[in-house]
Amino acid sequence: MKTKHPFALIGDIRWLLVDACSGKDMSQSGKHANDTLHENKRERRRGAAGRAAALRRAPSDSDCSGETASLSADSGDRIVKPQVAPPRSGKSRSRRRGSEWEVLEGLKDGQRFEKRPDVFNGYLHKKRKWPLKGWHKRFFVVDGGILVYARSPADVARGRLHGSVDVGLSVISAKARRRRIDIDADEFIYHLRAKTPDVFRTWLSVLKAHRLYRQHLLTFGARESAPKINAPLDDPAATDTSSRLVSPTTATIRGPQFVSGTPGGRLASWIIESGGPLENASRELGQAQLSVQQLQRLLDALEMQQQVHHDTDVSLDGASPNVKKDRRKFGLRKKKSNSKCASIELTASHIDPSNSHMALSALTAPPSPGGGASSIPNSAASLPIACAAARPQSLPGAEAFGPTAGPASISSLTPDHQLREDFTVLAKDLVASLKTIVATMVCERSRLRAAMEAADSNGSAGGSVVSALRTNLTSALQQNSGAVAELRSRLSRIHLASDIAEIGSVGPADAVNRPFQQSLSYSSSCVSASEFFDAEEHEDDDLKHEEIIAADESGVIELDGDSSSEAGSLSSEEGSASSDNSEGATGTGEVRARAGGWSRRTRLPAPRPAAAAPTVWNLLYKNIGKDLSQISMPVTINEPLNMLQRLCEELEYSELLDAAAECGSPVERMSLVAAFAVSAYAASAHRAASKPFNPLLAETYECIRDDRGFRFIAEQVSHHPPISACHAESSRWCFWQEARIKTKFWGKSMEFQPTGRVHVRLKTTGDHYTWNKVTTCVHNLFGGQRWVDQYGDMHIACVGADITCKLNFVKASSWSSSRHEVRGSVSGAHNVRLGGRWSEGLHAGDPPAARPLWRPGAMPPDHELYYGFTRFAMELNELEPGMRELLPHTDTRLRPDQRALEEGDVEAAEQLKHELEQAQRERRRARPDHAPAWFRKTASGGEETWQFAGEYWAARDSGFPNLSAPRIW
Ligand SMILES: CC(C)CCC[C@@H](C)[C@H]1CC[C@H]2[C@@H]3CC=C4C[C@@H](O)CC[C@]4(C)[C@H]3CC[C@]12C
Repeated sequence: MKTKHPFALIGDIRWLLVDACSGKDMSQSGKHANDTLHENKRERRRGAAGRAAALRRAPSDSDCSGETASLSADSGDRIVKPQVAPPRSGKSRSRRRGSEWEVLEGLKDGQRFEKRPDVFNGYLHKKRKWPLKGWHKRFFVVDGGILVYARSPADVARGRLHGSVDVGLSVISAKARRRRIDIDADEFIYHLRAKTPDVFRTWLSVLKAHRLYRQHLLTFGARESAPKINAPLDDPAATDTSSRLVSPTTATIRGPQFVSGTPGGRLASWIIESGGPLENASRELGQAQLSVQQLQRLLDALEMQQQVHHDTDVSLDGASPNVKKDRRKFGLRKKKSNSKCASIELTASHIDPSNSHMALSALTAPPSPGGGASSIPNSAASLPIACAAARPQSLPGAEAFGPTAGPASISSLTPDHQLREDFTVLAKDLVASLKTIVATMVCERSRLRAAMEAADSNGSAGGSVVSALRTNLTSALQQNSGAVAELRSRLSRIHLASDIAEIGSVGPADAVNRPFQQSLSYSSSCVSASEFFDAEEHEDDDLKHEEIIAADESGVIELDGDSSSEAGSLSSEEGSASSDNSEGATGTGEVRARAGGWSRRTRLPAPRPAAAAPTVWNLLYKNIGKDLSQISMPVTINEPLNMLQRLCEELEYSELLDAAAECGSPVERMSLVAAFAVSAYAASAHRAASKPFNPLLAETYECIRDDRGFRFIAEQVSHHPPISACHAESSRWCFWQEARIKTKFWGKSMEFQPTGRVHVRLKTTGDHYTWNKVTTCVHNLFGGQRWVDQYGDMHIACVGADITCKLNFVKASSWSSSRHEVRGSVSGAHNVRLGGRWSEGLHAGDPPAARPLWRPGAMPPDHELYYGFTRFAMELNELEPGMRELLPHTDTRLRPDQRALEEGDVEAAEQLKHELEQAQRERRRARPDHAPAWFRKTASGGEETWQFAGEYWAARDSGFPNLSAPRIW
């Protein structure tokens, strides 16, 4: 089998995605697309040659051979002149459509890079963390393939690092013309810019060398210890905890090496495919273990707080000797902090080592070599303690928490109820992550079983290999389930020990019954790391440097939303919407019996196919050597819904609009509209694994929900760029929007930015609300477990009225408790604060007086196996009895490939999808000008929008007599 080195594939993946996602759909748009593609390929060959040449003159042989070559953006005279050819900066179209981004190549198959490049450092400008604009001058040091940065060399020396990244595992792209280097480390994307072309070239060559060296280390596992990530440079405590946690990326990389030495077959492919999920599961387990420890410590903190309360009532002198002893034992003292809250410090040396061992290692352990341990913003970060755990390397002023620094500051203590909330959040996260692990194991078990059966029935000579594998797997599964059981039992012990009544069992059933308030972490006392970063960067003293570089330097690939590419794994993604979508539950997901005894389905006809979602890696392995444009992307990365239906899905919580329409107070109305706007994002929490079908041009989708009192119609009005327009109405309101989605691909993550505004008009009051959409980002595209984040500012206006609402969807960081958080306020006659999480609910006002506005329904049982769909999502593609005759032939429900996928017939789905897309291409050639049937383009205020022409429903009543829309299937 011809293989290609995995690192070399990273560049290809970029290619693949750019091509595949560019909306050109390769063959889809005929000649133009083909031309671009060929140009791309030519460009790529040239680029590769250039890069190879550059590599031959790697910087380790160059002038930068001193102990530490130094570089300053300010003083040109200290610049070390590299002998490296500048990266191509031709004007031709390149892989990043129209720009000149060069993606650094990885280690090729068989290639080695043993010589450790010199440590290198210097200043670069780093784009400020979202949402702030501008650039900061930062001091970077790359050593052994790990790049770290801080504000100044002194800060680096003191270990006050702002961040670090494994350049071997990142996708690095560079643009010479702008002196830009972007490093996509999955969790973070660093946008860097060099002051001069020389500085740029030097850094690029240095990074290339360090990257290859690091990849060499990862591949050939050099004896020398892997560099630590996220650890202060001079941190003497070389904890080995990290080696236990395997990064998913590392795991992925192992795949092809194994395969190249093994005959193919399903078993081998299982081994490749399961690498990511299993490693992820084991990483999650490690994380879960930390969470359990943190729960324990939180519980301790709670207990201590009770004692503090006690002490305030009873003077210390009068306190029982035990209390005094305990307080001494914990080195407990009240301390004033900058924050509003008092803080309690625990002195590490006073903590009972048997209890604190894990937690302390949590405080000191760096994440896994691949940054894996931190690649998912995890529950572990929900707590003050967790923040402390993450701070040592990441936050200014955190050095005191360092492993050798003595006092491990545990938490800035917060009011009791906040600790309880934190406990609940963490416990819930823990349960969610355990469930994910179990789901992964279950899924992998069945896939392995299938693979083994196939191997057995082949009666292949590999019998002994198979049985060895079987034994290994069984023991791995046992170990893992043992660990899960252990974690569960520890968790339940913690629950028993805690007297936090409202937490109770954290199973889904309880989650349903849990009062709204408790499902939210209103105002964790823990300032999240992201807040911290932002605050810190705000006060930065080199503000004057900030705007030195134009702010529009995003350097992204702008793609149409027609991404029809890469694949996913089966693993369900993190996210914790609790609720009542589950069977038998009441409320939004209730089974609504219809006239005639028909009731809506509560389950899809078939679970997601087991062969679902080979990763892009695997896809590439199977197609190595082939022209990438020939690879057809499997339908298994799709979910059996399309974008039109996803727009309808945003009406899942339409009762919020009903309530707004009935509400007398403008501020309250705005709050309810805000809750509705946020609720549109809830579904995404469980849906990172697959993408919706791209609607064909002229495809329509209607949804009449008498039970919910609305009817909805959507149409695909443009194909290039893809635009879906929709309109819904009830007796109380109208809702309309169009989805035109800009996609930006960063290497390991993909951002989706819908443009255009959403509109709601309340018929009762005449209020017309409009708002923008925030960005959705799918992280970890190639790891086992993708996850979704949504961030940005949303402004809701009420046309002609003096009331607005601003909401900020907080960007997740693995160290913050602000995952999925939404904060904002309504400003009108009076102001109301809003807060919550897009996956958990929104509340108005400040706790404890906060009022719930919305909470998502519970996920149905086994939702992981059914694409992460809610009940409402499952119902969207259901063909009600008698409906077929009433629908126009363009309705999505009649689309055969999507239906086949829904029914689990992957082969048919694949074949049909291919045919439909082919037919669409032909139609496009024959009739390039297509006029949508139900929506008209209008220009309002210089902006083109698509307005519903209003004829659909009348036409439907008369059986669509004059439907001119083409037959699209
Ligand atoms: C399979 C892998 C590679 C990619 C998966 C991409 C999925 C998760 C992406 C592709 C397009 C995205 C959608 C684009 C637009 C919107 C509209 C917005 O109002 C809510 C989010 C929503 C609905 C996004 C959810 C996430 C989404 C469905």
